[in-house]
Amino acid sequence: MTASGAETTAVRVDDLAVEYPGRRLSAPHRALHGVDVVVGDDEVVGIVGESGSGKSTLARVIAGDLVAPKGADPAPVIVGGDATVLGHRLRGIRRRELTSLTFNVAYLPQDAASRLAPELTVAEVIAQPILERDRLYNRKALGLRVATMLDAVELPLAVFEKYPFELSSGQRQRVAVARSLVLGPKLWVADEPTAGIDVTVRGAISHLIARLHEEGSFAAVLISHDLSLLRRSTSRVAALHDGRIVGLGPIDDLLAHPEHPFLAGLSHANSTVSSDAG
Ligand SMILES: Nc1ncnc2c1ncn2[C@@H]1O[C@H](COP(=O)(O)OP(=O)(O)OP(=O)(O)O)[C@@H](O)[C@H]1O
Repeated sequence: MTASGAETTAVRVDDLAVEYPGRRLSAPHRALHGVDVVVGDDEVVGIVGESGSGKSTLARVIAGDLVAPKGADPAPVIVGGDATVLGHRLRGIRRRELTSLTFNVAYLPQDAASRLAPELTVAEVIAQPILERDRLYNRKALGLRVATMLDAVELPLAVFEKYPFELSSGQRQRVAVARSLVLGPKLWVADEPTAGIDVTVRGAISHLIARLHEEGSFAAVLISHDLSLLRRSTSRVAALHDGRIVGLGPIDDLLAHPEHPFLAGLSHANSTVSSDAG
């Protein structure tokens, strides 16, 4: 990062507090308290934390997922500090500006694999974000782009014409990853990208991240429990506990010198797995 910081920063989260509004009987719920994180415009930062620690909330905010569809659970609301993503300040952002931001930000929500449109083939699912923006997109170029994305997530071309229900859950997750990256985003926010993916093909995700880095400026925020993905793909990891950052640094430094009981537990679990494997 330069001294001024701004032009090389994909994400700047500054003293961020986030709340879910209350509904009839429930009071508002504060999910994040005074969170600070910076992601350089060519950096991949991981997020770890126990269930309920606020990981998905932070991912939703950074991805600009701030408007809930009708009937859905409420969207997170920034009530303190701010998050600046690709130069857009998110606190109080207007819908139109949010739309232009989300053009360059790809978001892979936790349940993306189970939300693939059941009536579309795999090829149509992956092409959907392109066709939503440009109905007349050149079909040959589209086919090539879809094939490239399938190859990138190590799925055979034979799945092109299959429907999501015909795939395993790990294959569906890889389709969801391919779909989320098809527009070539500047920032990828991925909530458990290797969830359900067989250990033998999980490496595909870190290879893909490495390739996107080589192709140009690419930043990512990866929520993951997958220590091998965090080791291979992230330069730093933020650990969340109860909506607060309790550790920030390279994953192996956090595990070697855990400064919070959550990290000590993770470090212990990791050493147990490593010695079992050895
Ligand atoms: N739409 C919502 N409305 C109200 N509260 C919510 C909503 N979504 C999440 N929460 C609450 O906010 C807190 C943080 O949730 P969040 O999903 O961000 O945690 P998480 O670390 O991602 O958990 P997990 O690993 O289980 O996905 C939790 O107490 C959760 O119950």
